[in-house]
Amino acid sequence: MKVLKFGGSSVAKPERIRGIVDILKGYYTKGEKFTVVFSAFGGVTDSLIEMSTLAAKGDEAYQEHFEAFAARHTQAVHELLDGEYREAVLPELERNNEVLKNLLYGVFLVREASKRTMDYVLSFGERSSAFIISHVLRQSGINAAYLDARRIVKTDKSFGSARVDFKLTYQKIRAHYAQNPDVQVVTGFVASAKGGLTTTLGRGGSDYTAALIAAGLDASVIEIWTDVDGVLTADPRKVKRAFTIPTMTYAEAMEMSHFGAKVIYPPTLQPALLKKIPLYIKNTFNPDFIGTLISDHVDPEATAVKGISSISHVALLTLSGSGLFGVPGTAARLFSSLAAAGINIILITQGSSEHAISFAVQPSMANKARKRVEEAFEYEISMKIINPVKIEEDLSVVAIIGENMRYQPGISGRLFQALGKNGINAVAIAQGSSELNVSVVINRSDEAKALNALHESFFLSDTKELHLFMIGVGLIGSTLINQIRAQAGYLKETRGLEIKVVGMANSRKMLFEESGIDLEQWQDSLQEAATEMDPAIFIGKMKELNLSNTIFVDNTASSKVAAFYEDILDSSISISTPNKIAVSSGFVQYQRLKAIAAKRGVQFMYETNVGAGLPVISTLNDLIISGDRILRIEGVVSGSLSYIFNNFKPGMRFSEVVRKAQELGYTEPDPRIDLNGLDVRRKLIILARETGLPLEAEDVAISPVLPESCRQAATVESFFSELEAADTYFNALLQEAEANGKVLRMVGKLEGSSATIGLQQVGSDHPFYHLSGSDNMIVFTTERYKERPLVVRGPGAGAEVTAAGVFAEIITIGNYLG
Ligand SMILES: NC(=O)C1=CN([C@@H]2O[C@H](COP(=O)(O)OP(=O)(O)OC[C@H]3O[C@@H](n4cnc5c(N)ncnc54)[C@H](O)[C@@H]3O)[C@@H](O)[C@H]2O)C=CC1
Ligand SMILES: N[C@@H](CC=O)C(=O)O
Ligand code: NA
Repeated sequence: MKVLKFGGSSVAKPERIRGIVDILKGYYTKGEKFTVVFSAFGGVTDSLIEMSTLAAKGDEAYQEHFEAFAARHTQAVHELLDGEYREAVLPELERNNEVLKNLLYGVFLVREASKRTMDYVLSFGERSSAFIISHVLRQSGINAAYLDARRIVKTDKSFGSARVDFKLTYQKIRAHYAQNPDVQVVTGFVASAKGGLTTTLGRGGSDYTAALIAAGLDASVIEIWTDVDGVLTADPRKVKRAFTIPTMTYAEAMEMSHFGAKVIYPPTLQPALLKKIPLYIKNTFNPDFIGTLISDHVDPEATAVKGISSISHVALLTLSGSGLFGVPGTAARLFSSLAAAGINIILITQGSSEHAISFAVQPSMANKARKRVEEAFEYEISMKIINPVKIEEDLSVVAIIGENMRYQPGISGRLFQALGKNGINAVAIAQGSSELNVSVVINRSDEAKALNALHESFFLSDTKELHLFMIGVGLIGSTLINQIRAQAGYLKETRGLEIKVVGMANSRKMLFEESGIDLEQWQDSLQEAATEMDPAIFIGKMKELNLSNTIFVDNTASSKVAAFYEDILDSSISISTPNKIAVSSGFVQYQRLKAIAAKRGVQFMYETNVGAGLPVISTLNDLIISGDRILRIEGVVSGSLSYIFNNFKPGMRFSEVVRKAQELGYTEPDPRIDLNGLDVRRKLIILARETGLPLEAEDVAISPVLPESCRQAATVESFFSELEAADTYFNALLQEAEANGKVLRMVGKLEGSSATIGLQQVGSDHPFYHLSGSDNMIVFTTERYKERPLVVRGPGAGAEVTAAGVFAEIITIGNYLG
């Protein structure tokens, strides 16, 4: 015998009921023996409560609710039943409605709806639904009979949530089913006490009815039909990538439901669980899907963590002080004071120093709990050996749940790593020694991020979503977007990595799309975006969205954006940027950014600041951490200046070559930054600082390349006119070098604490002589690389190589976050 139960959402509309008939016909034609329990039509129980509450208040509006109730059921009959079946049901329904109407009128007259009356009122929901559906089944050819559960489920008179008399109930169930071979269509939730008084079974009542029948009949299986695909790994409203848990144990299901997985309410399934009757959770809207099987079988192959759950809102109270240490009975006093006040405790922690006990309660209970505890410890508090109770509000509990966590090391390590890397602070931690559940109290604003980070870490470790917030979509930014788009398929397939650009901005507009901006048409979307760009709002929004694996990318050359790095890193968000401003400004700021990143455990990456995509900073850091000593760094570190002097040949106009370098995307947004040596200076500063030298801009000696007139130009265009006027000057420089058999190179040099930048003539014996294109060449002379220095060479500017460098950092950060 199978026991099926369909919840309110499964019978909310006539077409859904037809779907159920199909499911049941399937069983019936296969000759399976089953009985089926129904809840009231979706929303009906609430409306019955509403109408009786109104009536009890003397509000005549209850009548409208009643009329709607009656009409809804009558209409269902008209839609679902014809001919003799309709004829059989309508009069019975009308009689019932008449009784309900009189009952409500009575409530209205006496202005009172006692629990006892309420149970009777509520019974009309299940009695109407099961009665109608039993006839729909008969009409479809199933030999079905309506069974009012008041005939078989016997309880005491605790109205509202009555206690079952199991012995009598099982007797009645067995006797009834022995006499009635038809498919019994049973009202869930309702029962009766001695004298035939109607009672109800409380929360999860229809599940309870199904469990009682299953236990009474020693059923082979229970199927709970609902509106989701079984029990999911996490709440799908908060974790989009949640999926169905195929099998779980009763204990796991209990834990999940305790944490609010609304699918089942296992405490009410206890009678069936005692008899170890396996249970399926199935979806009425997706009946072919297998759903979740709950049994007592622990699958040793199953994942350690089965599900992730949360209680969205709790308050944490802490009792602390030296007066707790080594005093037996303290915990007993604490918790009995709460018990006496009827306060339920959600979670408890006490460290072995016994200095403090923290416990979580529902926020609405926090003040009452504090009062009661302070009363209980009044003496100790007055003696100042115990502190007044501390309340922390706006917290959530997230928990990982699974039988296979037991004895398996590394699970909590993973839990805290996932939280830590996403900047989520653990306020309190609890793990029962059953190891079935590890609970962490966190800030409420981090709940969704924590659930997603944990879900990814435990269930999707081979797939990962990165959430990018990108300011600056000019040359480098747009190239980066193209690269991400082109590589998306490969990354997903081979690395399980999905990069979503959630926020995007240029200097005018900003755009946000939590599910990821469509990178096929980001230009149009950004252009059409309604929001004016404001970096503070952009960053505020990024923090507010609080997504797991958030990465900030700054592709501007703006100091306004760089000014937010501190705040961003402090919010536990990693940064990748080609913008050199932040790290090459004051040394103190450089140090502070590094320190905050280290404190928050996030990445701050800027490899593209020197030599674009070339591994310059990472090479330098590798040398340093492996114990080498840097003696000298010398290099051509400007891609644009390299290009310009590599291509500037006799007969050419210097200004034309500069324009070409700009067109090729080698120069800074303002090319004067390159030509006046500032860009090279930034790079030298950064390299020096990486070696530990607190170099400031004024410590760098620049021999200017540009004549004074060019340096003074107010705008980029006026600069170009001045540059044209200086063409002859540059020709003279070139000719002089040629005459010496040499070429011109802009060289930066760092030696000891001296840093210099200047245009040099280099001969064919010099490594810089043979550079071409936008090549950079950085020569590290170190203790270990003394005779033959270590050289990094290659294109040191340009959109593709720079964007690729940023792209690689994004993936590095992604790997770190996982
Ligand atoms: N071009 C190259 O080869 C290399 C460039 N870089 C660096 O890459 C960065 C970007 O360079 P490009 O793409 O060539 O510049 P670009 O001028 O083409 O693009 C800059 C972008 O930043 C936006 N922007 C500027 N100020 C802003 C603000 N306050 N708020 C919001 N958005 C703002 C602009 O609207 C534009 O979308 C610069 O910091 C540059 O130094 C680094 C290495 C190599
Ligand atoms: N403008 C820069 C770009 C790379 O940092 C350069 O010319 O090197
Ligand atoms: Na680099």
